[in-house]
Amino acid sequence: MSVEFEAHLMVEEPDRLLSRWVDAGCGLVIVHAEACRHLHRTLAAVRGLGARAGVAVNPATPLCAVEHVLDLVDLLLVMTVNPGFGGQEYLASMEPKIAEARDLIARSGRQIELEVDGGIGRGTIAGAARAGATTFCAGSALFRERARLAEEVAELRRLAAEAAAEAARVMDGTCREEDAA
Ligand SMILES: O=C(CO)[C@@H](O)[C@H](O)COP(=O)(O)O
Repeated sequence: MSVEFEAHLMVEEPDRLLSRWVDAGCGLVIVHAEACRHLHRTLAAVRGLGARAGVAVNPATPLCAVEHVLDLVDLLLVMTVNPGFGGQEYLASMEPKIAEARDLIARSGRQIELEVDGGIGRGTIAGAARAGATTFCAGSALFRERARLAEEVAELRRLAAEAAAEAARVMDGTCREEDAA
């Protein structure tokens, strides 16, 4: 089995660091829309280094900040906390934005993963998955008890898959929204 390493660069002007992370073996490098002077150039630089490019948006950043660079994006990350540190509370108020990101991706017709990061755990992953997230970054929920890491990963995957299936049933009309949650 091979696992892709992803680097999420929560830094200002990440351009000077890109090659270091790609050389270190990261197949996907994520930069922040707010932190790049020329986001288009930075995403092109990531791809030029041979990696996949991701872009993250902080809670206060609207999706219009990335809609004109989607042709250079392999992954869109909607932050569900403000960057800074682990253990913060999941912002459920971001779920409409996750759904909006899902629509934006569908309208683009491109293969773009939709990730969420911040406060993801047993109590929150279903809401993010139902809104349309397909990739989940979890810190505290997984590392609180390292001995149970595999079990927790399996449970989070199960909850996300169940919520996504429910959302799909609502979409195709075989389940009512009020019965799904
Ligand atoms: O780096 C950040 C936020 O600054 C996130 O990646 C968190 O570290 C994720 O941790 P939890 O919110 O899951 O504890």
